[in-house]
Amino acid sequence: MYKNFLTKLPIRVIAASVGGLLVYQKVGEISEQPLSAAGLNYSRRFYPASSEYPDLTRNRNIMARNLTQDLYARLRDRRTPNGFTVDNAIQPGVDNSGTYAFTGIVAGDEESYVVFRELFDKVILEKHGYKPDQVHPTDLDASKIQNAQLDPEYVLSIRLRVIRNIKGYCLPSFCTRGERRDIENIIVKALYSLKDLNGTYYALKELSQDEETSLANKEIYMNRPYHPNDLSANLGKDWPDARGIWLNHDRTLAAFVNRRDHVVLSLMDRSSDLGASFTKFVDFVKKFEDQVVAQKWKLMHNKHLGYVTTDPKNLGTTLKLTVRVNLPNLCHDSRLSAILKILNLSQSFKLIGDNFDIDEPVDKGDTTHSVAEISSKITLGKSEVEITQAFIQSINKLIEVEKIVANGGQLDEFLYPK
Ligand SMILES: Nc1ncnc2c1ncn2[C@@H]1O[C@H](COP(=O)(O)OP(=O)(O)OP(=O)(O)O)[C@@H](O)[C@H]1O
Repeated sequence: MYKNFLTKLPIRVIAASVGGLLVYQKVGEISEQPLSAAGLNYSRRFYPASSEYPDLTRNRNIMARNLTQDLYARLRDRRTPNGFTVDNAIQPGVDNSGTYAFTGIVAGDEESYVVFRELFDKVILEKHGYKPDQVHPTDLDASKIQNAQLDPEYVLSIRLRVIRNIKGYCLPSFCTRGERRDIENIIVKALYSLKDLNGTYYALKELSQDEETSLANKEIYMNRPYHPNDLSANLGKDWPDARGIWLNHDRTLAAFVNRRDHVVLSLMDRSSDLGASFTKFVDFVKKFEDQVVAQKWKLMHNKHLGYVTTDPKNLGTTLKLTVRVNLPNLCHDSRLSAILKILNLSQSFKLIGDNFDIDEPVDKGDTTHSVAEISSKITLGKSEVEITQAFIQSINKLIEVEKIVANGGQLDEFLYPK
């Protein structure tokens, strides 16, 4: 009825903020105005929130466990200045049940975390144990990290990565083609300014078959998003336009442009010296940031959330530390997930050559893998230095546990402390 009433008006005023503009459309005319420039379907407005509330009864992810019909009703008609809605934000967790650890929500721009704060705060609290009034510390002083030489008999390689997004642009889940191309230009210009790193940028759409194979063989390829969570977050839009990989001369440093975030910076070292890797990586990140700022751009960062990211799981430091570690016994031990939980390491580990997820039991009979890829879990509420120091302790403890199991020892005390 409400809809009929509106369509009888000679001029329908679509007063919602579409990029802050008022858009007018004469009834009966097909307007050339960008009525849904923000990708909004205005029919939605004629239905009450109860009719639009998603069916989340079978969804296990964090967003689904925290969204209520009342909360949805409060947030539904809000938009960020760019036009991002709560429906855009929750789509990954509506379409996909996901694991208990899956956030199920994405930000379309920096303002999403403010406009939909009520929901994001709940997800952040559950994912990170981080409260709405907390302040996130930043500390990249590598000299503070102690005992960073890991056991080379066990630790085969190290990967560090952080995420950076450029203030003022939408995030990849919501940006336009033009924005995405601008972002690529800013990032590539910043990377080419780092002359001593002597890097090369490979735009995905220009890669030859040989280059593609060579990168893929070295596990530094950026795959087209295929995971349903990523597709529901619109991360595959326009692929491979304005996406690419930058690599320094020895391919230890990399930048992945416009995948889930504007840029992922990474270091991969066949080394067990986490101190040296951290120092080299921080130097790279700082120099990159300086070059972005030199172009008069800022990074998305604030005191509460630290560095702002598309998926709230990466907020804060955005730092993920990963080691490939030789665990010939634990790799085939069904207690590995529980051990990683106790050590505050990510329970989603990878056995080289195969993927194992938190929900999948380790196949005890499979003896083909002896190396596991183990990552840090925390990104928010602790500084880079604190997270790295805790990771060192956890990996050392993990190696101790591996030795105990190798010698036929018992883990009862470790698994069930009194
Ligand atoms: N220490 C390591 N040594 C060698 N390769 C590694 C190491 N850590 C990770 N990798 C490889 O690097 C690639 C990227 O790792 P990963 O999937 O964890 O990326 P990511 O950017 O952190 O992704 P996400 O944001 O989903 O966690 C994978 O192919 C992974 O196997």
